Amino acid sequence: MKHYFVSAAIIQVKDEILCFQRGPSKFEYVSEKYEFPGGKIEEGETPEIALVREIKEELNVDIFGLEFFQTVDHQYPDFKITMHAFKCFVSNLEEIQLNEHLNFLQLSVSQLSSLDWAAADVPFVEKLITESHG
Ligand SMILES: Nc1nc2c([nH]c(=O)n2[C@@H]2O[C@H](COP(=O)(O)OP(=O)(O)OP(=O)(O)O)[C@@H](O)[C@H]2O)c(=O)[nH]1
Repeated sequence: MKHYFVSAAIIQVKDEILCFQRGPSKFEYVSEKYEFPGGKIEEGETPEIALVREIKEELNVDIFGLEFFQTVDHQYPDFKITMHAFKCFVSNLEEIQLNEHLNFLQLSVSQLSSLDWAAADVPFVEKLITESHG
């Protein structure tokens, strides 16, 4: 079974979070689900370097202020992922272009559970909600 190592960006805008909807996939359990943007870490890259590269490719913007948030291991029916999430900020919100995603929303933490998230992302959403109660 394939094992992907992935970095994902929890982009903060004031007190809100950017949530991105994936495009269609052959795997229905990730198809058109919400996620934190990012992608696979390539050989020789740190998770942070991979994330800056992926966000530039996917959204056409630079991220900064990366702060490690959490690592999740998740087993899907056809592959496994280890995903490192980082909180960060975006240089210029107005310049976001959706090169791969269908849609994005800027939501408060309390609104996050209204979306249909990829299963691997649920622990991130839960931790964000727990932290916001603290
Ligand atoms: N980027 C990202 N991928 C996620 C998340 N949650 C999640 O289950 N995944 C899964 O992790 C896998 C790798 O992500 P990806 O497809 O974005 O990576 P990539 O851009 O490098 O892919 P590529 O091979 O098409 O270039 C996908 O199967 C995706 O469904 C998430 O929050 N962000």
